[in-house]
Amino acid sequence: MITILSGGTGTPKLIQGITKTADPADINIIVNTVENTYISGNYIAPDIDTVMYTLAGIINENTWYGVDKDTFITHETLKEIGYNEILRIGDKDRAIKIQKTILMEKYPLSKVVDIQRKKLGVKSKIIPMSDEQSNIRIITDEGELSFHEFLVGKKAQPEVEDIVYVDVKPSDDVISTIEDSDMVIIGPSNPITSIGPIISMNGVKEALKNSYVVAVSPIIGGNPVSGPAAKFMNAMGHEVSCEGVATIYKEFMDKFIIDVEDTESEKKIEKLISKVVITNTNMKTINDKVRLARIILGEIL
Ligand SMILES: C[C@H](OP(=O)(O)OP(=O)(O)OC[C@H]1O[C@@H](n2cnc3c(=O)[nH]c(N)nc32)[C@H](O)[C@@H]1O)C(=O)O
Ligand SMILES: O=c1nc2n(C[C@H](O)[C@H](O)[C@H](O)CO)c3cc(O)ccc3cc-2c(=O)[nH]1
Ligand SMILES: [Mg+2]
Repeated sequence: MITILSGGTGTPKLIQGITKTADPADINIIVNTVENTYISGNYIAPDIDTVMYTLAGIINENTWYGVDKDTFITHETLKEIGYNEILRIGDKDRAIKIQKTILMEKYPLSKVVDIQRKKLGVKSKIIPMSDEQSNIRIITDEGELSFHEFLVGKKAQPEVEDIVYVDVKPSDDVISTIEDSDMVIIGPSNPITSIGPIISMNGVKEALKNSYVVAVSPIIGGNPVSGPAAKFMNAMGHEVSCEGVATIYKEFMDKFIIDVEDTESEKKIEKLISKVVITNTNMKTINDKVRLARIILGEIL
């Protein structure tokens, strides 16, 4: 059994490679929920929907959110009548979010996601990190912002001073799934706002210490491949490098996969954790993704 810790964008790319290498039914994905919020009356779970659509083969690979080839009639009509949704939500995407909102009146998020992933034919189990609502706040020189106000509203421009999120209880299956796994993969997602909230929950680091953990650096050559991870790592006092990522994960990571661009970091990182693997981690094509997945899973498949 393989368990993957995931945010949006980076890890879903790797998941595309992993599900072509291992049996999707043997894979569990624990997904970040701190960006979850309500927009236009619907419950939005961005990273969960990105993972679910990726596994269902319907993800928009240009944006890494929403359903491929979706229309935006409702979003555009709302704008025309004077209501600007902060996120550009497609019509098919909205239907899935509407159903999630309705089901959440009866069930916890974990059960709702399980119902939806089965409806989409997804064989892997998608586990929200928590069934409790935790909102992340980005403290900036322009005041306190939600994740989406910062990322989308302000295009990640403000200076980031701190990042705060309320600690939440892990959802029922998180700890046991990690402990029962042959390998836990920490995917190349934002170490602060995607992976950070998952590993900071009560009991997760202990469970990871008792598991075999392989992480992939989301930072290549001192920069994230995409998104605001650099500003967040700086704000939290971490060097923006694969070494900086290694210090965040070192207490439970058994193997660290870094990019060929960071070969000179190998010796320093080996002082922090036992095993470093150097390979191309910049996933542009499906072959890149399958190749990286094979390197990670090779020892257990
Ligand atoms: C908006 C989003 O960024 P953010 O919310 O900060 O982070 P996510 O966890 O959602 O994912 C972005 C994260 O993933 C890394 N990434 C992306 N593509 C690759 C890749 O091909 N290889 C690799 N090693 N890491 C990758 C990226 O550096 C970010 O840290 C967003 O960017 O869409
Ligand atoms: O940067 C954006 N992210 C959008 N996201 C992604 C998400 O809010 C963040 O980018 C996350 O960091 C992705 O991990 C969406 C996610 C959804 O589930 C549905 C719609 C959107 C729309 C946007 C958007 O317009 N801009
Ligand atoms: Mg994200």
